[in-house]
Amino acid sequence: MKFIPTGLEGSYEIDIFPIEDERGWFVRTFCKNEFAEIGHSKEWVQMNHSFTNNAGTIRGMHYQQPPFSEIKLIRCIAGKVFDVIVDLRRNSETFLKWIGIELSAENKRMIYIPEGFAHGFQTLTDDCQLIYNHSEYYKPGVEGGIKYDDKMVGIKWPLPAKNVSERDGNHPLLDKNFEGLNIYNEL
Ligand SMILES: Cc1cn([C@H]2C[C@H](O)[C@@H](COP(=O)(O)OP(=O)(O)O[C@H]3O[C@@H](C)C(=O)[C@@H](O)[C@H]3O)O2)c(=O)[nH]c1=O
Repeated sequence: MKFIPTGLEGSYEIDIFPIEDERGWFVRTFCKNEFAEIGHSKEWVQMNHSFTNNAGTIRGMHYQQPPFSEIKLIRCIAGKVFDVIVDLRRNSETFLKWIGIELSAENKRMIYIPEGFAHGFQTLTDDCQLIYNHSEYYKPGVEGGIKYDDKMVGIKWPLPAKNVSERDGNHPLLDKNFEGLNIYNEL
């Protein structure tokens, strides 16, 4: 496994290396010891799986409010997506900065998203499936969202936006009073 820092502190692209033989391949997708190298110590308490029909669809940008913030580890197992994270951590040097990476069944790349980030993606092909590991339980009442086209963030999506859910289309726009998420339990 190779952990590549994305430029937003604490987040990583992770490359995994399948071992091939005549039957196909085998690959490790998580190892407690290897993830300890990037400081990961939390337990995964939920795993989720999503399927998206059409290219261009955007899901996001989602997070859970502290103290229910979560770490996510995400992998694409069918199709190809443009995966985006936005740093919402108060006092972070990269506050409101975003990065996007391609995750696909072909490249097998994963993304590791620490607490305090919003996450979303746009499908680049039809029939995309993502697998998620979460370090926190799903709590509908503490969900937060930012709009995929929020100008204060300025995400450049590769395709015209399609099939945005009603909830995602109604996330409030950020304004200059948005202070970010207090992940570090400052006084
Ligand atoms: C996220 C989630 C949703 N649900 C339910 C709520 C709803 O009825 C249905 C679909 O939920 P959503 O519309 O929120 O699905 P979706 O928009 O795909 O939500 C996902 O988006 C991406 C970007 C993420 O980062 C994920 O963590 C998750 O928030 O599934 C759960 O039961 N458990 C969960 O963990």
